Amino acid sequence: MTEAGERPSSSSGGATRARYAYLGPEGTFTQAALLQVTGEDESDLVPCPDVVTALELVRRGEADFAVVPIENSVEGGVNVTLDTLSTGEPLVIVAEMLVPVTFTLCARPGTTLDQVSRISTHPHAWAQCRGWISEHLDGAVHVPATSTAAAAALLASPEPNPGFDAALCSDLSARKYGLEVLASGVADNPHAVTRFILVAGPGPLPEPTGADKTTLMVHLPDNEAGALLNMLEQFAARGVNLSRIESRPIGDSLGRYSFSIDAEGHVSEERLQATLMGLHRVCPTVRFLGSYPRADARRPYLRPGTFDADFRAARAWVASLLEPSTSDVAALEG
Ligand SMILES: O=C(O)C(=O)Cc1ccccc1
Repeated sequence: MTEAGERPSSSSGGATRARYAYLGPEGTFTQAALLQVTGEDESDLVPCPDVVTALELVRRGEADFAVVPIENSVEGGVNVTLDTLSTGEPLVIVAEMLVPVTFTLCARPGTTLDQVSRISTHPHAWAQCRGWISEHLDGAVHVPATSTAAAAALLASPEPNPGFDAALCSDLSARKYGLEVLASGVADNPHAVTRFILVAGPGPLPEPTGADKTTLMVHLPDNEAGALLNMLEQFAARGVNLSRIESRPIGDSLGRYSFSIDAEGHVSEERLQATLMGLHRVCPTVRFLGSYPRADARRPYLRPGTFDADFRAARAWVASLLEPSTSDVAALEG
């Protein structure tokens, strides 16, 4: 681990090892994302049955990090991740990882394609294969699983009636669980990418790289015309571009929504700080969910007047107005 490795890690058998909870079991796309973080390093990998369990292990201090999916290029946000981060004890995102995702349709050895009418997989995987299914297995029904690998593992288990005939999972899972491949490279969009996040408890933030994202969750004031516009103006006025914005129901009554937002930039940068102060003034709730390097390392375009130096110069000018020197009349003009 790099930056995030400066956070607490577990001790096991004398060696210091970080504990990573992830959406399991072994063979999930989430595990592939996790391996981008740990590489060959010695770490304790803790497969969890669902996203909430993985995040709660970090909240309880039983894991140092969790890796969970947050966004898919086809299906959009992963609601359970957005909602679990938005409420409860604070957690922060310290890294993001991108994994290209295509699927393998696999079954118990001896099964043929025409015997498949019930397919188990994660709902996001099903959504990414709907077109392929209707073309090749029209009428096949979806049996939801907590993950692609969970479907594969159940199919490979001695369970006489798993309740489905085939699983859509990673190629790795199909091989790992000894299933027969009926079709590979299954995906309606061959360029689909899923974004995963590395989540930790409150602690030091990753250093800014110049190509960072900041994730926030905000509530708008109730019954206020233009409240959404007012919130968005906080970003626009400081030249902060958004790479994702989604509304999620708050849950306590109809018509109340929170906004989950990824903004380009790091909280250590002036334009992000000014934006956060603006949000704090106009929104009843603002939850900071982390500043971390972009996986694609793409630097934002900064329009003139929104560089750190511009904010500092502006602040110095205002300060000078409070203590004007009689010989410096020009300072009054900015
Ligand atoms: O189920 C998995 O393997 C996951 O990691 C979650 C997921 C499901 C579908 C697409 C990307 C990630």
